[in-house]
Amino acid sequence: MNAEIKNSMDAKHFRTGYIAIVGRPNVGKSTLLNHLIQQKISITSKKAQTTRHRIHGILTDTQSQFIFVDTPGFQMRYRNQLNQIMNRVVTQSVRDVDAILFVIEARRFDERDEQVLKLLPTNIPVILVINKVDRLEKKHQLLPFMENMARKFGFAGIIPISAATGSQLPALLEMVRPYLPESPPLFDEDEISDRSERFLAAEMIREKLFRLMGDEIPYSTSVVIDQFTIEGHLRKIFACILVEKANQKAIVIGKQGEKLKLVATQARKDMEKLFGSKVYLEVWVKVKSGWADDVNTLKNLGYE
Ligand SMILES: Nc1nc2c(ncn2[C@@H]2O[C@H](COP(=O)(O)OP(=O)(O)OP(=O)(O)O)[C@@H](O)[C@H]2O)c(=O)[nH]1
Repeated sequence: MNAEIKNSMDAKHFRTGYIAIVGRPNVGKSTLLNHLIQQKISITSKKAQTTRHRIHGILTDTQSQFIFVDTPGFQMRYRNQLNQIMNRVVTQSVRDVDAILFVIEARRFDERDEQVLKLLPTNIPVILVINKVDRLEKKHQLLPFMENMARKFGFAGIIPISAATGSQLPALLEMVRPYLPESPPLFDEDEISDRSERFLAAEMIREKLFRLMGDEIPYSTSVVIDQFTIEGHLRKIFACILVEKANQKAIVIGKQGEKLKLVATQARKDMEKLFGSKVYLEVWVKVKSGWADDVNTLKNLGYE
């Protein structure tokens, strides 16, 4: 921890708290978290619903430590056991936080946003984050939209931002800061995530599946890390992609193994950047029929 932060940590008024980022799929929650903590931790993709786990991103400055909880979007499309568990994670993650960032898209508030809004507690400050304002052609349309939103809920604050460009993010942090309780930091400054490297490695592979596969495939896959060892500056990782059907296995592997090779190579490069070391990665594909409906398998995979 650097001296400046250490000094102000000793000061009385340091603040530390948990902040949940909620919102329907695709509003930009992961992009926001990544930009705030300046490091690729949460995964982003053009496809909706790529975030399945709670991920903590941590930002420490001279006065405060912001511990972010990224939550999965609400699943509307595939109503199986997995989706119910994901929705429970959302509800749980907003319960124990000091502030909530409710993310929506500029000038777009649909029934899915409404559904998320209904689940928000009234005893925790909720800041309405209107994202993607960089896309707005007519900026003057923003004000009536904000006024309209203010009538829907007792927001602690409303702020238009662009998670992609980073516009207004410092102002957003200033809006959140007063809601964090006075407390010394809970994590070391260098700790950008409380998730294990093992988990992050699986997320990197999952992100590549979302990026490189056709529409339906990623929703029926899961990634398990069979083995993760650190030998000096080398991380050796053996991972397994679980699919539901044999034909999906063939799609994931691709012609002469090309698709899988691409997934593995890109994931390995991301891991090397994130872990700051060389990575040896082997990825296998296995058929595990009906995994998305099997509660025991889900528990084994780490979904509570
Ligand atoms: N133009 C623009 N695009 C953005 C902005 N923020 C996010 N996006 C894009 O919106 C898409 C979804 O972003 P994500 O961060 O993956 O969204 P999410 O809310 O985490 O999505 P789920 O994981 O599905 O819940 C991506 O293609 C982003 O690049 C923004 O400020 N401006």
